Amino acid sequence: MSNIYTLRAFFCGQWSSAVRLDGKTVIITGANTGIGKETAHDLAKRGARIIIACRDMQKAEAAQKEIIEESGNQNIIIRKLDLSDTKSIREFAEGINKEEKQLNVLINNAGIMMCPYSKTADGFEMQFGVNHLGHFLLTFLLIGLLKRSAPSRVIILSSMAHAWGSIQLDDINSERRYHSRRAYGQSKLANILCVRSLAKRLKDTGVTVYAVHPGIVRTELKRHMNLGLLIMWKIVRPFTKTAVQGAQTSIYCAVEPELGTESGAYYSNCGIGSCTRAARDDEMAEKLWELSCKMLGITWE
Ligand SMILES: NC(=O)C1=CN([C@@H]2O[C@H](COP(=O)(O)OP(=O)(O)OC[C@H]3O[C@@H](n4cnc5c(N)ncnc54)[C@H](OP(=O)(O)O)[C@@H]3O)[C@@H](O)[C@H]2O)C=CC1
Ligand SMILES: CC1=C(/C=C/C(C)=C/C=C/C(C)=C/C=O)C(C)(C)CCC1
Repeated sequence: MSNIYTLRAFFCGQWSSAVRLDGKTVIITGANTGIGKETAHDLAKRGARIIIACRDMQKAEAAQKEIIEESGNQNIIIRKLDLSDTKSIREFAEGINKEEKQLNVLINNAGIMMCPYSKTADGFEMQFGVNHLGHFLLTFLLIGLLKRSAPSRVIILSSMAHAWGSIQLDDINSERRYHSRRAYGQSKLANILCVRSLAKRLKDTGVTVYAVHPGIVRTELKRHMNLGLLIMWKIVRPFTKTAVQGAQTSIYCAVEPELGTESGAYYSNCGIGSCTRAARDDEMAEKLWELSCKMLGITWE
């Protein structure tokens, strides 16, 4: 079944729109490279104030310089954010809440795939910790600002790889058994379930939420891929997307006016995408929400 979703992901969509974002503020996590950098680049050309949230300030500076030079937009800010450490997430959000008057688009883009087993500073399995829990906490800490800036949007990068895993409520940190591809799948499934729960909670607030599969994209993400998948990657490489193509669905969800009233769905190729049944399981979405709050020690009804 999961291969059907994999194959769908190869059909490439292109999107173009002249929508401007002058006077709007956008935060993009992991925007120093890959899909995030191309998303930042495009939104910068539309006039937005862009906050690049990265763990490596040297890489962030290089991306900032490149985006300013190529877009002509001077309003490109860099801020330190390490999603594998809740202290860093809290410090980042505190700075944003203090300095920024508004936040119109939050793009939870940063991600890590199929790394060897490791844990975040707070003891969470790395892929679940960074890809889901880190962004969950970040969104929680910025939700007040997003609501005050409504209409505003939250975009969460998921993947067709959500079909590779399931939510292991009794071993969420893969302590008993770790399989790097399944753990990545679990984190990306968590991203879609989180979008569904978040959309419900944000109903009538003017904050809308979108899950995105960007396509199979030639970026640094594959750095930890095992040999088997790397061979597959070589075979399918001619059909993969460039980072610019991979950024299109994130850009579409950030700016398309028609999406302003839609919330909670999964997008790919600049339109509604197909996700697995597990990704539409609202009962599991609620259980995951509760568990995420408990793990992070937060109360978010
Ligand atoms: N490429 C693909 O085929 C697909 C990608 N996606 C998703 O798209 C998103 C972007 O991926 P892509 O551009 O391909 O990947 P890249 O590896 O090129 O970029 C990932 C970004 O995330 C950052 N990052 C990783 N860990 C952390 C952390 N602990 N704190 C802060 N930032 C972190 C990286 O920082 P640094 O440079 O410092 O490592 C980098 O900026 C991810 O969420 C990924 O899961 C989904 C489907 C397919
Ligand atoms: C084409 C194809 C495959 C290759 C898939 C690849 C290479 C996926 C990469 C996904 C990424 C990078 C997801 C990120 O979130 C399979 C499943 C082996 C078998 C079915 C046909």
